[in-house]
Amino acid sequence: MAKEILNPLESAQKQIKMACDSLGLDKAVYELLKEPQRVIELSIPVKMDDGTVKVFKGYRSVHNDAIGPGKGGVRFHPAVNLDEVKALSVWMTFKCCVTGIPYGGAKGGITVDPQTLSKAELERLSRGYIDGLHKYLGEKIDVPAPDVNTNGQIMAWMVDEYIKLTGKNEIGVITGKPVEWGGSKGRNEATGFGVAVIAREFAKKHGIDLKGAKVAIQGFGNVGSFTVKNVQEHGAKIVAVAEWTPNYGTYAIYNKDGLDFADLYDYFYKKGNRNFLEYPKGELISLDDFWKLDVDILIPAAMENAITEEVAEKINAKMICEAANGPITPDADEALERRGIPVSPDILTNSGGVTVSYFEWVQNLYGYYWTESDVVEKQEIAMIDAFKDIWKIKEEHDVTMRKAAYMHSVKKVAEVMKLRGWY
Ligand SMILES: NC(=O)C1=CN([C@@H]2O[C@H](COP(=O)(O)OP(=O)(O)OC[C@H]3O[C@@H](n4cnc5c(N)ncnc54)[C@H](O)[C@@H]3O)[C@@H](O)[C@H]2O)C=CC1
Ligand SMILES: O=C(O)CCC(=O)C(=O)O
Repeated sequence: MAKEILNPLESAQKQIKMACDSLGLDKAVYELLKEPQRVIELSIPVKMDDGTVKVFKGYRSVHNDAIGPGKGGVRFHPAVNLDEVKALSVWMTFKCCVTGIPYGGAKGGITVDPQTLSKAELERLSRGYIDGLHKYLGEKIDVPAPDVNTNGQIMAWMVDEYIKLTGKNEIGVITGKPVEWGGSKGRNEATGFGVAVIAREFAKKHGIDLKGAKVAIQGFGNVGSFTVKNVQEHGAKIVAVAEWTPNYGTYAIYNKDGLDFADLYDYFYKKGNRNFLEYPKGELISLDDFWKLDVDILIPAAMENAITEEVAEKINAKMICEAANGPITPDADEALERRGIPVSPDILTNSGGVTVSYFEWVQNLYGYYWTESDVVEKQEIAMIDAFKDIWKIKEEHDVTMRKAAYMHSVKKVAEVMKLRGWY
């Protein structure tokens, strides 16, 4: 058997190549899109609480800014590396095209386990990232946001540092801020809200009603938890949640009668358990058993490469909605296609987060703020429109949803690069 591609940059390049070839585009388009336009590597010195100095590795990649400023989150995770950040920035370019928002793609990260830092060290690290990067950021240049292990507080420290260094009170330089300081209502929940909308539309196309559908979700972070909340509001039954905990590893909890969002959230976050190992209302099962569950919809909402070819062969779900970025490897994608398990791709499914980041940016630029119902209504319309666009291409060309999403967005970027005279 050929070795599986697990380098996310190689996966991303494979996806671009497939779209360029299907569209018969000029060779220069692939050459322009296969690598980011700009990558910045940082060494970030941080004074630790014990008086020592530790140096952290940081990255920011702007993949393509033909359509607009770079846009994409910043991840704090021990596995962050250059190729991962590059791949995540590629996916942002095409995600922004899918929803038609006027941005290019970017992504950043720091190689760190934030759990090992005190709050003061985390603040100094977040500010240090901006110290190294501020010259390359701006409301119309490159606009970061939260991703894995980052949140509104971290964005607020970063914006504060940016303002101190530049003297410019431009809070639209970063989105995902707390609502009390320039954040948009609805942003915190936006990715999960959007995943539920796409899951509902995708299920409908396959004759499944989200109301009453059995759903299993991997990851109970920002995206996973709010996906649970929103699919439950649509009437779905959450039968399993998979998580990862230091010193234990991966596991899942299962309840055939359904798990309840409010109870899960209270146990995990409000009571501060941060794991479900002793959760009283679910049976502890292995990750392997989680993948094999007989469910209607499986939603990976944790990290890349969760579903390898080996895992794909075990899956019994009727469909998969990718809430994480890059959770299915290319070989697994082929296996799922062969097995007739449809996949709603990440660049469509999880595009709700960046869509509401765009709304936040617009509100910051205007200095005029919307109600939560304005945000939610506009987001739902944007996501349904995006779904219809991609579904139409899928039907017209008889391709997978992923291929349709890439054909749609690579074509769009290629057209703008052509207009701008880049090839
Ligand atoms: N936060 C956002 O707005 C957006 C995030 N995403 C993507 O969604 C995914 C999740 O991001 P967030 O929820 O923001 O991160 P997060 O840091 O809030 O949550 C991630 C969760 O996944 C769990 N996890 C990690 N490895 C796991 C494993 N092997 N099995 C089960 N659980 C595991 C962690 O314990 C944590 O609870 C990432 O791929 C991210 O890039 C995509 C679009 C927007
Ligand atoms: O909200 C944003 O700008 C970016 C969110 C993000 O990083 C993602 O969609 O993967």
